Amino acid sequence: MAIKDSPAPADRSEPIIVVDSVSKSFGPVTVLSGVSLEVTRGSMVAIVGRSGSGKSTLLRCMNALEEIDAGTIRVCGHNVDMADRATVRRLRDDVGMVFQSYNLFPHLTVLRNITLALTAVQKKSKAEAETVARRVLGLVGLADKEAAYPEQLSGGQAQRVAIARSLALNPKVMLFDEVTSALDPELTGEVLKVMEDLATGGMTMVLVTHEMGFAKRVADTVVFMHQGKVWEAGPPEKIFADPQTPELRQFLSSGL
Ligand SMILES: Nc1ncnc2c1ncn2[C@@H]1O[C@H](COP(=O)(O)OP(=O)(O)OP(=O)(O)O)[C@@H](O)[C@H]1O
Repeated sequence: MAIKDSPAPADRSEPIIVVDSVSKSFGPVTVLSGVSLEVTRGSMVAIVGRSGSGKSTLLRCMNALEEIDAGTIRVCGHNVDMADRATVRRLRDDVGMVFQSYNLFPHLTVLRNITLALTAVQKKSKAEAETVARRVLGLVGLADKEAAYPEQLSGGQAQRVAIARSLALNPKVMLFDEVTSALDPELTGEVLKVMEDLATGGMTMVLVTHEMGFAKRVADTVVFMHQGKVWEAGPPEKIFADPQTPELRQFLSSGL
């Protein structure tokens, strides 16, 4: 399957992520077992499933944060291989990842948290980096917080800064690992709104989430994982309205 690295002209039917027959164990515990899925350019894929079903591990494998034991993963044209440092560097340029914990530097302002990678890694000038940082802060609705320190932010604001920091590096794909799980319900909505705006803007996104309402409303494809396998996958209207397996039916009825 041919995967072009160039995003233009965008072909929404073209897979930008191809996971093929991936398996992974931690010691004697098999966590992923023959997982295959494709993510087309500009689409949002939501990975759902019970705790321990392998969702986060799969996402981490896509970003070379975990080694796979078998199968292949191609992301933005790169063969993901943790041992190949040059490829991992190129992968990091193309893929942004946001975690449940915001990982902001407490001693740096919001603006500086965002400009740091731009100046240190991308070698942009301070002025250039600040222009980019202000643009992405605007995108997440935090233009007025550039001088604040992380401790002065709510959890929702801190997570939006983390998303902005990732966006500043101009990724082709964004991976979100349970980014709202640590937030109070009233702060969850503002982060989901930012993610919805990104999806509407055409960003390719894969998210592990427990926010079923969001997955149902916004995702193009929902992947239900069970015991390390892709148990069912399809458009949300099919997954939520017409589950094919007792496992998915039970998961949906458990209120998760
Ligand atoms: N580094 C590790 N070492 C050993 N076992 C691990 C490691 N990371 C994950 N696991 C195990 O792999 C299994 C799958 O974990 P994973 O975090 O991928 O599940 P998940 O579906 O994302 O769950 P949750 O919704 O609770 O985050 C779990 O049994 C977990 O304990």
